[in-house]
Amino acid sequence: MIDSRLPLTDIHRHLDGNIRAQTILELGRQFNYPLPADALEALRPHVQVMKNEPDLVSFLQKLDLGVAVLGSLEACRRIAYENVEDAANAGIDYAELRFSPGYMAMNHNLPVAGVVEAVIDGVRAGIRDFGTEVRLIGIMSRTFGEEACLRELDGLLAHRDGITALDLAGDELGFPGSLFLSHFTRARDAGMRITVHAGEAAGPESIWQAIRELGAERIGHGVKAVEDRALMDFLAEHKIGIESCLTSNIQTSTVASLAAHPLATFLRHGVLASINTDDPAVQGIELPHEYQVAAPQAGLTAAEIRQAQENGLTMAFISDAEKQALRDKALAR
Ligand SMILES: O=c1[nH]cnc2c1ncn2[C@@H]1O[C@H](CO)[C@@H](O)[C@H]1O
Ligand SMILES: [Zn+2]
Repeated sequence: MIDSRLPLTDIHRHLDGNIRAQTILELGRQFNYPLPADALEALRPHVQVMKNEPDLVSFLQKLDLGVAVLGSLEACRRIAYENVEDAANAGIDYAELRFSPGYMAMNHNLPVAGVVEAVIDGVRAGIRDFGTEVRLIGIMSRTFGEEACLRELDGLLAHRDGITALDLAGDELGFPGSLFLSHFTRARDAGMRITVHAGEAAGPESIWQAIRELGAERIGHGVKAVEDRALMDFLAEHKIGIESCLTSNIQTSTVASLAAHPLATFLRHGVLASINTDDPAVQGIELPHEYQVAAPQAGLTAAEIRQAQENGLTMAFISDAEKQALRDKALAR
């Protein structure tokens, strides 16, 4: 169901939500971090969703151990590098990897700008070794409030050249987008592209806010848009892309079942929506599963799955020439 003649993209993929369990184990030993288990299979339920979580915040706790073991900048570099290898192994031609440098820095008091630099460096080495094309999206973790997000933004702007876009993620209900107006103004003034997690835990008003007040060009998840006809029309008309993450939305109990997922409705309404993973290691899935298993269960036809694959490239934060180069590469294989 993946069209190999088209580039395969994953434009919503958290680098710090995709730390290998084996690596967590090794880093835990290296930095003497007390993990709840010292063997891979025993550790897994602590770092991977085993059954659907009751809400977004419970789901997000599954990411905490992965970043807790990041005891040095070299560890950050390592997980960034491994993320590119994972993307290549999943058959991804182009990935936008997103990460929250403050969240990664938090447990061991690492310098936030240093984390940004280490991630850029690790990804660069990964691109060289594995061939997948990658851009980076900086995340501000709203869960820790406005001040912490300001420090993340400062760290990201210190390495502006290596960061393509800015995102806001974490606890959407507890920390609405209206708290972050000045952050996004600064990012836009610096020429960053903007995508925002919205309409996942909160309703359509959160999506409107992200577009109108934060300048979002794309929306992460956006599932609640189906509740607002005017918003659906607006998304289609203004080509605001929806980064859908099917399995993630089930595991966070945002959507009751794949059959009830709005992705097919988005596509039939002419909304630019694509298929992505979110936090693959935490979820225990990879992109081919989303295309081959989740998307059909969400009611997408083969043609709609192909359209979603096209949309991923259309939505990518790269130039038309770079998109064409990816197309040519896919056609030549
Ligand atoms: O599905 C999601 N929705 C909202 N926030 C998320 C999701 N997955 C991860 N993060 C958040 O992104 C940052 C790490 O990249 C963390 O703030 C984590 O909580
Ligand atoms: Zn996400």
